[in-house]
Amino acid sequence: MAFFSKLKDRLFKSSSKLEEGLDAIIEDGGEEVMAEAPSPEKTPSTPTEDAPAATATPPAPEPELESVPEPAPEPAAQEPEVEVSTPDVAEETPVSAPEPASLEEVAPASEAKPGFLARLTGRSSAQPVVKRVLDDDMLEQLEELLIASDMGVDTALRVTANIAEGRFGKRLSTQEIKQILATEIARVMEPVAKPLPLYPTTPQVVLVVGVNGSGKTTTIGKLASQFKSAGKKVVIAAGDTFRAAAVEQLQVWGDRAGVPVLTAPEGSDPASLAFDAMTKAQEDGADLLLIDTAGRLQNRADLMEELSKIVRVIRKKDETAPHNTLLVLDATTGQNAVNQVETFQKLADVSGLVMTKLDGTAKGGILVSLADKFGLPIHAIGVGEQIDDLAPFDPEEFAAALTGVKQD
Ligand SMILES: Nc1nc2c(ncn2[C@@H]2O[C@H](COP(=O)(O)OP(=O)(O)OP(=O)(O)O)[C@@H](O)[C@H]2O)c(=O)[nH]1
Repeated sequence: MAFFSKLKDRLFKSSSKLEEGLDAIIEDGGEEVMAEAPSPEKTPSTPTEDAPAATATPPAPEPELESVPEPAPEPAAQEPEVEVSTPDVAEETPVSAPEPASLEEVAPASEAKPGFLARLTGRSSAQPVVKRVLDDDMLEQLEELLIASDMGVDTALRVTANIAEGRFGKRLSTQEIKQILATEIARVMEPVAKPLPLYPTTPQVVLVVGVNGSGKTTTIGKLASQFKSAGKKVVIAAGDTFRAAAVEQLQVWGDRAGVPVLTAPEGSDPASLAFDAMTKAQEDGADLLLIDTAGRLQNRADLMEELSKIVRVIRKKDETAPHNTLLVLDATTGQNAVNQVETFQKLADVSGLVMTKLDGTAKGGILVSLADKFGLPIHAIGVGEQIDDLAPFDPEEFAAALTGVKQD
């Protein structure tokens, strides 16, 4: 998948931090052993851990639809959209956590003695590989590294405990520890990787919340554009009426995506704008209404009142709305994102997360921490400022990119 290389490039800071840390841990206390150059590591690890890579090569490009959050196709008339509604998604998603390819299969093979031919000819194809015994010291260093990568203490402890299980006392190379870590991370994240569910109800109302600067406006613009390209009719409400700049920015995104943006004078009541937007979306037969909101956390009581007023008002038009409340989080804030989730869960009925700015941050581990701690669906991740820099969250790609596992 083309997105993997982009993600990997852009997660460079996170992966290089983890990668360098893992290299240092193995070097520290490891010793060189001879390993046959080409063969063993590839073969046994292929079935599970190289799986995404396998799919990466053969199929033709299909990037556009990749980045669209599960658009309902449109074969027949009205009904087919139901197939992406939450319950179905939820039932289909219980992806059984991938059984980690046991390291035991990998380790002994890569320590193979020189082959018969090599011994006969005196030419060895073996290459030295540094390996280190997985002991308490190494586990402690791993914990520290994961905590430093913003994975949070609890998650770091859990992940290292899983790594140790069945492997304690075994000798591991950097490649092996990276693969094991990637598998463990993907396992934590698998249950929360869910695209934004689409419901048969129209307009589907998506309330977008988050602190100022987290990337709400940009995310709304990207979502609007992607849904529009998938044939959906979208309306945007610029509900942060306190910031003229936010409204202008949303208008730019709306123009770019060809989606109408409803605005109101600066300082006016966001709930009244939301009501008007709901009316327009219903009149226009829109599929989706995306509502931007203010993100001022300085006065939580005000913000809470503002958000609940928006909800009260749109429920006059549709008592099941909002159908999704997306919390947009900025990855560069690291562990602070944990507090933001806790706060916004009190302010609004958060139904899913979008993590932005995963490009260029060394704090990518925060997403693992959030998945482990809250179990809220992660619908999408942002890896840049362009319209197509929002992609559905893929745990295996993310884990591989984060740990620096080579996928070819
Ligand atoms: N590198 C990068 N920048 C992003 C991403 N998402 C958003 N941004 C940038 O982050 C900045 C803030 O994004 P906004 O979308 O304005 O954030 P907001 O939450 O709407 O902020 P307010 O309008 O202040 O409430 C902008 O400069 C965006 O271009 C991303 O995934 N990667």
